[in-house]
Amino acid sequence: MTDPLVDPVAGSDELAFEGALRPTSLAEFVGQPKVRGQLEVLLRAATIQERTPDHILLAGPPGLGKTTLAMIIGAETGRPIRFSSGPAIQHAGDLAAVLSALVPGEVLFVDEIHRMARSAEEMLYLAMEDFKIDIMVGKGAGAASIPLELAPFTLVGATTRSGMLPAPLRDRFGFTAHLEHYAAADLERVLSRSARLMDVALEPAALGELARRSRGTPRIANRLLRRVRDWLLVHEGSSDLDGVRAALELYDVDEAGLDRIDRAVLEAIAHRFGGGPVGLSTLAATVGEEADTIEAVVEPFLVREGLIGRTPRGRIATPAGLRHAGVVTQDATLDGV
Ligand SMILES: Nc1ncnc2c1ncn2[C@@H]1O[C@H](COP(=O)(O)OP(=O)(O)OP(=O)(O)O)[C@@H](O)[C@H]1O
Repeated sequence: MTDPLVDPVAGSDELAFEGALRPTSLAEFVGQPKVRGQLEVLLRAATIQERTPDHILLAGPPGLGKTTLAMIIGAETGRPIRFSSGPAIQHAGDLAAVLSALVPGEVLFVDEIHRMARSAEEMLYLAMEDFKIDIMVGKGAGAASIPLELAPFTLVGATTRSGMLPAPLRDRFGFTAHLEHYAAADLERVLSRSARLMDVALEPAALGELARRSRGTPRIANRLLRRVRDWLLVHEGSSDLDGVRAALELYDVDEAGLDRIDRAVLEAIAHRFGGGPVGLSTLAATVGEEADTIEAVVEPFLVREGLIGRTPRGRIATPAGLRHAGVVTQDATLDGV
């Protein structure tokens, strides 16, 4: 498992805490200006015409605010919201139960929608398009399909893997919001808001340092903030910037936001494999991690930071990656770094 401190996926004990920090309106939602602007128009137009907003797909890596935005969509349009998730919908019947219970205008949030069963997906196509479904009763020759009218609803699907959604499902969303990792300045605003809500006073330099090390992800920023709050409580009277640095050092998060596993991967490529290329399974065996974890969590971050690259022959360390791993490269010598 990856280090829970920089895992963009929420731990089960974290959800209640996260709830308290969630922005409840588009105006309060920090960053993602493009998506905010797009949603604002879409929701306002639906309100003006007094109709249910189009179905919306929220796509992007974990921890960037998909659940938060779904709740905001409900709040901004004054509609109730019902929560479900792809893994909970394993049969068409599971979906029929959810859909038939919807009240008119309700927002149905389906998290991890790419993990829904195929049989349910087909039922969802008709539900999204015509607000009706066909329920099959009986088996074999006696089987019959009974049409059922549904209340008009807005489906808000969230996915970290939009490429895994079948095209017919993707096409039935009126709008897809692509969430991007946050710039450090936006994360600083997220942190400043969270610090205020948690009653932790942090100076701007400390907020900036935390933002820089939070991997562009509000969930990680809020989690690191909690660790810093603890550190400051225990070490009463310390400066906040020292607190940020000491707490993150204690929890193994380095200057660039890399944790123990990120560094192990980078160092294996740089030192054990001479900068690469090296295949994913060899890399996983070398650092003693699941290949899936490396591919889903570690690699995207290291690639985004320009520390490693993917080539058809395997993963390589970039000059910046080699430098971070302490390998002196020729261009590092030339730059005098
Ligand atoms: N733009 C934002 N402004 C302020 N806080 C945010 C923002 N986006 C996310 N957060 C905070 O980050 C945490 C994680 O957000 P959220 O649960 O919405 O992410 P998610 O994309 O749905 O993640 P997952 O895909 O793992 O469910 C929440 O505590 C939320 O308050």
